[in-house]
Amino acid sequence: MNTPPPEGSAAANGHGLPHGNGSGSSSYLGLHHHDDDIRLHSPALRQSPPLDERKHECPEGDEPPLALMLRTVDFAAYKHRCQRRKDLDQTPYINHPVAVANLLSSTGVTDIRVLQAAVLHDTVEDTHTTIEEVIRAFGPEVASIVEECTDDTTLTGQERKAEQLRTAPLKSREAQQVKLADKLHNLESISRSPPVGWTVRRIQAYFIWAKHVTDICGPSHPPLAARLQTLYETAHTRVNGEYFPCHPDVCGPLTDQEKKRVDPRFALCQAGDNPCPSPIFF
Ligand SMILES: Nc1nc2c(ncn2[C@@H]2O[C@H](COP(=O)(O)OP(=O)(O)O)[C@@H](OP(=O)(O)OP(=O)(O)O)[C@H]2O)c(=O)[nH]1
Repeated sequence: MNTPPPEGSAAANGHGLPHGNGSGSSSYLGLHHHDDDIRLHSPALRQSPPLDERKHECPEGDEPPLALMLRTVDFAAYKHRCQRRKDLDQTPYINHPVAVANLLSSTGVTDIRVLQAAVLHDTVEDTHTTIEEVIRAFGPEVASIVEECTDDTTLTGQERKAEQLRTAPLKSREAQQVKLADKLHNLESISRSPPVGWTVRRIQAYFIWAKHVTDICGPSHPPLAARLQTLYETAHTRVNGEYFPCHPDVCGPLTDQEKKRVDPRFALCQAGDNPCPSPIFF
């Protein structure tokens, strides 16, 4: 089994260097900005615990829902603190789980355990967080949903994709809801600002696979299933100045509205130009 990188490090997102998932990706843009990034390249240091480990325990007595939610966000923000998304802006990783929770909440999900699990859904897969830690901090129900949303990182990327398809119908309604929102946010961000280095073919392969997964999970939360269907039927991406349908089989023709939806910085670029404003870490 691979040893995960330091908690919160850029590559600890499971899509960088060390998980051996066969994705072939390397460090972000070949740049190393953080202490944690530098630590990654030393196997000994890779195994050392974070220097400023915090304890996240459940407080005594009743905790108001708002306080519980903020504590959950704080926990996830700490765990993902040094990670970045794979887009050109290297968006802070925590933006993704927060957006996933917001997609659920804004489409009518009120079960706080689902919203907490959405915020926490990548902590075990992509950082040193353990399920036991999530149980201690947030209880077994939230931890169980998080566990259902956690891929086995000892598998290759392709195996993980096959496993997600196989297990999607077996998951609880709550975990399926988180999956729907997770995929919706990934797909929206891929179409607007694809991960660095992704080709049109890779974007389309991701859309085709994600549709299989979300078609299975759709009945768990119809409002998000409808949003996903619209995305599959309309989403385009712009690569090297040209628009391409993200889902090659179900996508309709490119519309002016869709052109505007794609990141306007990219839409204004000519082939080969860098977007403006420049990505912050470029
Ligand atoms: N769209 C997008 N995805 C990003 C970005 N940064 C990191 N990711 C993560 O990359 C994964 C999608 O790429 P894959 O091709 O599936 O992953 P891989 O690089 O590990 O093979 C998602 O992982 P996941 O959450 O485990 O989801 P999934 O692949 O299981 O759906 C997603 O969260 C980004 O900027 N945009």
